[in-house]
Amino acid sequence: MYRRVHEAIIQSPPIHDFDVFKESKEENFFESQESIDTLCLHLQQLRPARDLSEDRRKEEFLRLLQISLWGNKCDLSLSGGESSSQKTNVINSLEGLKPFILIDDTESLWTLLSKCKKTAETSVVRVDIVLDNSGFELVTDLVFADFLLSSELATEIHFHGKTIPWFVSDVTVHDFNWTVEHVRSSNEKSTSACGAHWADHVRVGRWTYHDHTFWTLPHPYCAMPQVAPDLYAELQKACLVLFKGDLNYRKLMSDRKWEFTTPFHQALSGFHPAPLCSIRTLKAELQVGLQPGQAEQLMASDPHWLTTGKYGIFQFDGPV
Ligand SMILES: O=P(O)(O)OC[C@@]1(O)O[C@H](CO)[C@@H](O)[C@@H]1O
Repeated sequence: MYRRVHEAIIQSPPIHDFDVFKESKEENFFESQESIDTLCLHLQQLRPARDLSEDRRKEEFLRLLQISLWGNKCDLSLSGGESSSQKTNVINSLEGLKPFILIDDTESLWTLLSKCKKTAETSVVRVDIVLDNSGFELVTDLVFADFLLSSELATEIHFHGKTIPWFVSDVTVHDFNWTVEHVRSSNEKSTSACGAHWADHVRVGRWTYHDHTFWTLPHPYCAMPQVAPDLYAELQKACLVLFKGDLNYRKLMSDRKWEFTTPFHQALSGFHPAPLCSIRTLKAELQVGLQPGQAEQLMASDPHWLTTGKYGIFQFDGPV
């Protein structure tokens, strides 16, 4: 459907490069303004993050990861394009949301990144983030990406987005640049200071944005080495690849109806470009890597647990 919309638009000059979802993506950003300001203030208060104690650094790393997870609830394709912005203070909500994290491999991420820094052959520690939604979710990803640099857990962040408007709110290069620019030009001092840092990261190449047609093709990710070897080779350069959102999870799992207890590594069907982690709220009827009996328990207490976005996972695959 999204491809058909795109086809109709590109064949209709002079609106051939019009993004029909632009307005709703921007609305999601503006409606989340208060939460964005709160988040940016928090990030600013952490600077210089390299001076934080090890414990505090870890605490903030885990906190900002959780914010990025719950940011994935703000998805316009789930709400049929209706408003799905973030209006409450997400930082204060985190404790209450913890019981809804079904798989939490964040300790492995911390261990991996701490190790990468110590053992990197060059001084480069690269983290790739395969983005999902624009609006509030993208801001949570940028906040986390900024923290990775300022806390010196990583030295480069590579973002991956869509080449065409996709699943209503998915990030395109225009959305990425628009968001950095709007955060930078905010009237709120700490928000614009964050935006200035972000613009600088882009300018000097600490943040790089990539797009590739593979992300909007129907292939499961295990087909990437054959269909898009250049993209696979790019991901292989990372110390860690984060996949945001539900659709990425479906494609990682080849959209197959796996048993709920199937190991994540097995369901990736050979897709192992680098250590990777899915950060996703559940919106589609598939999930692997659960404990025996966990799915049955969830089903009994909440028959719609797989599709409402109420539950989330951090699911990691790779050596640590
Ligand atoms: O990837 P996201 O933004 O987290 O979710 C995308 C989504 O809303 O659209 C797909 C289409 O049904 C579903 O897998 C999922 O619910």
